[in-house]
Amino acid sequence: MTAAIIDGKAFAADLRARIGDMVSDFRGKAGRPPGLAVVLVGEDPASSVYVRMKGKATVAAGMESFEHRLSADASLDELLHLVDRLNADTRIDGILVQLPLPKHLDEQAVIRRIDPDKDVDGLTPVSTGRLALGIEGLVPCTPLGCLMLLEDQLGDLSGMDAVIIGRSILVGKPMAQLLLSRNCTVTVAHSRTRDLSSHIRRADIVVAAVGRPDFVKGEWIRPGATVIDVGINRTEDGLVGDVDFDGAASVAAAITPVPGGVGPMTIACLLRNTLVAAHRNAGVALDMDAI
Ligand SMILES: Nc1nc2c(c(=O)[nH]1)N[C@@H](CN(C=O)c1ccc(C(=O)N[C@@H](CCC(=O)O)C(=O)O)cc1)CN2
Repeated sequence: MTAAIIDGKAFAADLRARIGDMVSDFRGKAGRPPGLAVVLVGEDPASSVYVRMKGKATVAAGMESFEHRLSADASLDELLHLVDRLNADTRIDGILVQLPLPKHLDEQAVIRRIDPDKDVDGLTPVSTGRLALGIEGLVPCTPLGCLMLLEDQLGDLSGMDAVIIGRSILVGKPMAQLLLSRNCTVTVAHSRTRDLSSHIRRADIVVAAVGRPDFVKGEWIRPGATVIDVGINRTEDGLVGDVDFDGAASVAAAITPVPGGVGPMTIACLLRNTLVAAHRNAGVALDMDAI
């Protein structure tokens, strides 16, 4: 069997076009564009690329982009002050602090400072709590993008066995909540999991978010499974995911490629969250089914 390739790039382009139309409508009603502020601390090359991509996508969607760069040795106080200013700025609907932060900065302290109404990354305790309780709110962008691709591919996910490899706050944990909300039976595997391959062999859905190139072997995948590869690893051979793509594609029913799979969905979902936050912050009604 040769797997269908899930084209995240095309899906994201379609979503971004729909968001662009809804931004025009919002501007007409609110008299201003939605605004997104992205904060980058330091000069990590990959983070700089992502921040640039986010700025370009924000402007292309008709939103206002605010970019703030702090030096790698910025203090926690300096960063918290900046977040306070962005929280108070009425032109800004969404605040995103690019992760990872330099080691000396307490990531959780920074995330906790973001106004939950502007938490387009879905990482504050309020957003996390809403997701766990099944209350509508802002959901982390990468897992939301993965869920959209899965539902587009498989329809109703009820009763399916899902294995997520990785338990980060950005992907693994929120992904587990989202799949639970769709009535999947969810296993979250991590670095201490014993006999990982036996868990993966049972899965209808595999979400790999480990950050290690070609970590998930093709022979671990159950025939007919759907594989979502969240990994973006820069190697001598270029960008590769966490899954041995050729091996997995020979048994799976469908698989996301790297690049062109989950990555583009992360940015499209960031625009989606910013649009949702802008409607809420401006008191303008939004048809959630349209996005
Ligand atoms: N505050 C946050 N930090 C980080 C997040 C996040 O959601 N919020 N996610 C990742 C990185 N990320 C966005 O920040 C991101 C990763 C990858 C892509 C993407 O489009 N990738 C392309 C390849 C692009 C390339 O050449 O590098 C693809 O996979 O096709 C977008 C966003 C960590 N930090």
